[in-house]
Amino acid sequence: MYKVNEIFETIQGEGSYTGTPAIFLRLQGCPVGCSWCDTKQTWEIDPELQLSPAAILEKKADSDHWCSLSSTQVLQLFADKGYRAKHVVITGGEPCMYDLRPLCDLLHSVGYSTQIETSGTFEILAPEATFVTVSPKVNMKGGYEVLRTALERANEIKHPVAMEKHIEELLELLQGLDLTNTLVYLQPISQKAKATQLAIEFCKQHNWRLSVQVHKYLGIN
Ligand SMILES: C[S@@+](CC[C@H](N)C(=O)[O-])C[C@H]1O[C@@H](n2cnc3c(N)ncnc32)[C@H](O)[C@@H]1O
Ligand SMILES: Nc1nc2[nH]cc(C(=O)O)c2c(=O)[nH]1
Ligand code: SF4
Ligand SMILES: [Mg+2]
Repeated sequence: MYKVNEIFETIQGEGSYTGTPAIFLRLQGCPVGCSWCDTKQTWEIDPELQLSPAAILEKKADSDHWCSLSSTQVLQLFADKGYRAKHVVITGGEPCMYDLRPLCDLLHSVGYSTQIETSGTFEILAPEATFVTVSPKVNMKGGYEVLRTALERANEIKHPVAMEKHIEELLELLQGLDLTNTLVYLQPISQKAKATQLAIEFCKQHNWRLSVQVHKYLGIN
């Protein structure tokens, strides 16, 4: 069973799938505690805030309510909503707190592609066909024990930046990694002008890509 904070259909606004229609499945729970996190409502799993599967689809605003769903129920809810997107982004919270293999296998078997957004603090339990985005955080709670393996598995590394020390940290993390098949993105934190300038400058310097959170500029989910 997966604890789900929200399900919605939108356009992927980050990384190399930017612009792709996608169904977002936001899972509940994250112990990492980034001060600038834009989904703090997913951090705690409060048993008193459990909703029914039907209620989760009716959510209109961000809240820390969640519901418990099996892989089959997730698929059923996609059908109930009549979603047309064929790409599913599993995010959170920290989705790798969960074993994502049964869910991704089921989604693949009916023709969806899948993508995970993860901090790299938990072992990634997902099929090979799942596109993995790893977004490491400076001094993240939960530590770097499994991060190296996560970075090696990553299809893209999307590093949130606001200060020069974030770039230095990324350079350290990338040392010794074979990046032949890995895309590296800098993502300015919270659309800050200074962070964006910094990201542009260092993307040019290192031949990395820029990921701005397009959905925030558009004012959509
Ligand atoms: C909300 S997190 C959830 C998935 C996972 N916990 C993670 O951190 O990758 C999804 C993505 O949003 C990014 N993010 C979160 N808050 C942000 C902010 N204020 N500005 C820019 N990116 C942010 C994260 O770095 C991550 O790439
Ligand atoms: N449109 C849109 N794209 C996104 N890409 C990653 C997101 C996330 O919260 O993980 C996100 C999100 O919340 N909305
Ligand atoms: S790891 Fe992801 S969900 Fe958790 S606090 Fe950091 S940005 Fe937010
Ligand atoms: Mg988001």
